[in-house]
This record gives sequence, C-alpha cells and structure tokens, in this order.
Amino acid sequence: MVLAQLGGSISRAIQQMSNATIIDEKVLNDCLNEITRALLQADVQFKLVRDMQTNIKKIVNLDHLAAGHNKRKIIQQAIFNELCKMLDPGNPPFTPKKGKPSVVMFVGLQGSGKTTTCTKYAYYHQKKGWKPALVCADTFRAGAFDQLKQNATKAKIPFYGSYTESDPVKIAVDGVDRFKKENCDLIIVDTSGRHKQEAALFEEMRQVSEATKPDLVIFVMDSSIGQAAFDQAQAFKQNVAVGAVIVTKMDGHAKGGGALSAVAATKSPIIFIGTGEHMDEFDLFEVKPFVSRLLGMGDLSGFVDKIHEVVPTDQQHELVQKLSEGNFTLRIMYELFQNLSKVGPIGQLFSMLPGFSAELMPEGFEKESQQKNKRYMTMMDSMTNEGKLIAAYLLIRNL
Ligand SMILES: Nc1nc2c(ncn2[C@@H]2O[C@H](COP(=O)(O)OP(=O)(O)OP(=O)(O)O)[C@@H](O)[C@H]2O)c(=O)[nH]1
Repeated sequence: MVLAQLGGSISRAIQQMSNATIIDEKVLNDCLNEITRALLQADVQFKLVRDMQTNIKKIVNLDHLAAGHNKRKIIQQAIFNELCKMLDPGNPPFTPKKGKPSVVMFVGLQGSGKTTTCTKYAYYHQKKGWKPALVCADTFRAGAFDQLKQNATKAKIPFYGSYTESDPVKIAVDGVDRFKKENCDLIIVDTSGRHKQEAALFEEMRQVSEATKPDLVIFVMDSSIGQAAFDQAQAFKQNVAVGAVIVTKMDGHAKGGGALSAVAATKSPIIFIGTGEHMDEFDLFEVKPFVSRLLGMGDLSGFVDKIHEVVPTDQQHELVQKLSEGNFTLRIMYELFQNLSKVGPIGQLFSMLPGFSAELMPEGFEKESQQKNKRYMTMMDSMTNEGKLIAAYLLIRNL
C-alpha cells in the first residue's frame, strides 16, 4: 500500500520515543529527526517537512510542561495533528447536491488515471441514487472516447463525445447542455492530459473551463509522481480553479509523499483515492481515519461502518445480540465472510484495526486474498450446508 513504509517508519519513531524512560529534549529531537527523514524519503516536499517539525516543537515545549503531564501522549497527539494538517488545507471543497445540476471537470497529466477516475466518480454517485453523465472532451488521445464509452456503457451511465469533432470546447459545451436538459445532476467532463505540463494543455483546459463554468475542478494525480508533485499540482492550480484532489493508484507500492505535497500546492483537499483499476476500487478520503491507519492506530469507526455496509440493516441487531450472547456459530461466520468479500480486499479491513502494519503485508497480498475469497465463495455456493461450514472454517485458517 502507498505510504505504508512512511506509516511504519513514523510509528516506529513514536514507539521508540515511548519506550524511553525519560522524555527529554534529546528523545524528542531523535523522534522528530526520524520522522523528518521518513517524510523526505517518501518524497514529501522539504518545506512542508521543515514546517511540520517547527510546529511540533512549538506545541511540545518540554520546558513549559508541568510535571505530571503525559508528555508521550502530547507528542503523539501533536504528530497526529500535524500530519492531519498537511492533508487538510481547511477549505472544504464544493459539494454537489443531489437533484441540482453540477458540472465537475477533471484535469491532470496524461496517464494519471483521469478517464478511469471520472467513471469511478460517476459510478460511486450513481450507486447513491444520483443521475450522473460523462462528457469526453479529450480529443488529444486517440482512444480516449472509446475508453470512456466502454466504461460508461458497463456502468450504464449516459455519455457524450465525438469521433469527428476536434474542438474539445465545443464537445464539452454540447455535452454539458445536453445533460442539463436531460436533468442529470452530476455532469462530469473529462479533459485531455499531456506528458508534461505544457502551454497548449493549460490553454485548452482554461478554455473548456471558461466555456462550461464547472462548479468543481478536480485535479487527478498518480500517487507515484514523487517530488515533482508540488510543482505540477501548483501549475494546474495557477491555470484553473482546482478545488479538490483525487489521488490514484494508492494500491501500488509508490512512496506516495507527493500526495501530501499536492494538497499543499493546490490548497485543496483529497476527496477520494483510487485503489485499483476496477470501477468500485474507489474510496472516500477522510483525513483523520487515514492518518490514524497510517500510524497503526486503527480506524475502528471505519471498521464498524464497513461491517454495517455488508450486514443488512434488519440483521445487524440480531448479529450483535448473538455475538454478545457468545452465540457465534460457523454459519454466522460463513455469512459474514461472504458479505465481507463484497467490500474489497481483506487487507483494507485489517488496516483499520489498531496495531496493524501495512508494511508487513506481502506484495500482492490484497489482490491475492480477494481472488482467493471469490474462489472460495463461488465454490461454497454450490455446497451443502455442512460443506459450507467446513469451507468457512478452512477459509478463516487461510486468511
Ligand atoms: N492500479 C491502479 N491503476 C489505475 C488506477 N486508476 C487508473 N489506473 C490505471 O491507469 C492507467 C491510466 O488510466 P487512464 O484513466 O487511461 O488515464 P488518463 O489520465 O485518462 O490518461 P489520458 O487520457 O491519456 O490523459 C489505466 O491502465 C488505468 O486502468 C488505480 O487507482 N489503481
């Protein structure tokens, strides 16, 4: 997982500090230096790291802390808060309202995952009862319209584009007008990407933006972009009114610190992350649970939410009651696992539990365990009840 190494290094630094008998200036400095090194290694911009270190030192003034104060807790909390601050610029983005037409424009470099992310964003909202539509204003890459068309058709989302029109502004305006007339409430405009930031890309982007007047511009960034992230994100922000960021390919093994830099450069929050190539590998991004997970502190509320997501509402009360009575049978376990396999890789669930270190997860574990789960479930569906119970037991032993 992206940023796993960073999370591991920071939690180790905090752990070492916690193990010290006395927390003095030296112990604090060692801990902060360790964290600084980890952030720089993860490609976070130098200025951000330096500011973070200065802020923590200001907050944790050991000389002024009265005896009896829990210094470890105060330092840990300061680190947590500063990491959250790095990811949360404090400007909530424009939030589209269901039933009211909003235009959302996607921008980013070529290959960052814009087209894939447009469909994921549309699909996410469609599942929640919205009426989204996709407009392909990418006339630069041959095949971009076909890709969007294919994704949109699969998800049954209306789309608009052209094989003959070469003016992206005209396509964008026609598409937006058409879907406004059709009462779509989320009109998503995909724009062209280029190899690197270049004047022609920015000019085209500006024109599409001026013509369609988007309510929100989303900057899509590949998590593996590294140190270049800050400058690139800033260049986009200077040309169009970027209001939010989506970081893609968080399922890979990139260092990922660029994501933090992009937030600082655009002064815009990350709203979603892409965690795979499939349509539903897309998660809402919330700063505190993310940092909490990153530091191995878990995200129990997220874990409970996931359980609520997979257990039908009318069965939740019964399940809790059975569990509290110690009535946890293999049948319940089988049903739970059958539902859990629908919410995604088991590793993502584990990462919500306190003390979990994503660093220890072998490469490809998530995908492999998800595939394994699917295979088990397909096999189990055709079995007798006794067979299902035995298979559920084997499944647990294999996870
Ligand atoms: N693993 C992984 N792959 C992703 C993710 N998002 C996108 N991709 C892949 O990244 C590649 C590029 O994605 P596109 O959506 O075509 O990128 P684009 O930004 O639209 O590219 P241009 O239209 O050329 O600007 C594709 O192979 C996608 O399947 C993600 O979250 N995880």
